[in-house]
Amino acid sequence: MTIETICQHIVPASQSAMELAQKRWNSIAKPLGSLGLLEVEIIRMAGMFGTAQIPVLKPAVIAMCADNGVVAEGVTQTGQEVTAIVTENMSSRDTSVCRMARRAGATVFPVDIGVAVPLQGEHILQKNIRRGTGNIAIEPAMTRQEAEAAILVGIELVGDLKAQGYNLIATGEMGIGNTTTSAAIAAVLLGIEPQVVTGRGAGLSDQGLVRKIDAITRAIAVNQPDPSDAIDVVSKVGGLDLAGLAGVFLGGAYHHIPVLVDGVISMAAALVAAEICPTAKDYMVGSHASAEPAGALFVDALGLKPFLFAGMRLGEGTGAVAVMPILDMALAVYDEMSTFDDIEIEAYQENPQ
Ligand SMILES: Cc1cc2ncn([C@H]3O[C@H](COP(=O)(O)O)[C@@H](O)[C@H]3O)c2cc1C
Ligand SMILES: O=C(O)c1cccnc1
Repeated sequence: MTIETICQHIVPASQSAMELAQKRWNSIAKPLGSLGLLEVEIIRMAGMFGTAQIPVLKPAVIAMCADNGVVAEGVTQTGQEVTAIVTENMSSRDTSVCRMARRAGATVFPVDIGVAVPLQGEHILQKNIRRGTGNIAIEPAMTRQEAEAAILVGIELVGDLKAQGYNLIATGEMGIGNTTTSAAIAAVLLGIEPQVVTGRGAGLSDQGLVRKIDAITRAIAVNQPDPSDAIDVVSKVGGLDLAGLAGVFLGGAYHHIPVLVDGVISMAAALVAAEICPTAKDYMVGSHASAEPAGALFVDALGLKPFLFAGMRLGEGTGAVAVMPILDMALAVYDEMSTFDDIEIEAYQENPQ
């Protein structure tokens, strides 16, 4: 399948399932609408699944791992080798997201989509497209074909996980330098100056921040990405981690599976997916706001409603995993709670404000 045919088959979330889910919430013996965003997102998930009978959640984290050539510009606090180390640690289940996912009952799938060195690890999905991208400050990150291949990897992975019974996907990543590529995507797709969208990522000195903004400014000048063509943008100033995650968002929409958006890197990928196929937004669920400056801008552009404003800026999918227990608790009420009829309370005749 091509990206184009996948997109042609993406349909909006089911309106009738959402109406039934709204009715279900309204019948529960509690003040109307009192679980706020928890109700809103469960209704949206009913629309995604196409049924108000939401299945028991079987959550997975897809962590797209890749190296970014722009690290050569001194835009990160740690070296490129950290990408490989943390990706292998994801396989041995010893990273922040793995620890959190275990508590949330989610399985982490680390994917080598573009790490610079070959990796060992029984849980790593070997999907390497190229061993690290080009340095965007002087050349394109990758070819258009490579970006398309990465997007297709993401789409196919969602299909594989669906076949294994997974029905909720969190978008994670590991890639030193990927807050630089994410800020570049924000600058191009949102049409905002690099200095406004660029933050310190995993940590950066004042001088480092100046270098990062300069690298992004040069990346845009050298590569001239076309803002009306998101695949062009992600191939020129993005990365394989971002392209792979964009595919995960498209795959979720295609397969009717909700995809939890994480922080600024995941949001950059979500925006790429939304530019390729606007209906894919119907299948995105926000998690946290991210402390990076581009975070709030992406949230607005995507129309996300984050649950958490917690100053998080870790990546790996940690914010997305952090809302899984919230969704699970919302479902406990939605599925199991008595109704006004059950306990013989008369529902309000008028909306009591
Ligand atoms: C040890 C370590 C573990 C991480 N886990 C996630 N990130 C996060 O930081 C990276 C992006 O920040 P920047 O653009 O500044 O490199 C990504 O890998 C992201 O997932 C990490 C970063 C480090 C150093
Ligand atoms: O917002 C994020 O997800 C983020 C910020 C900094 C570093 N890694 C991830």
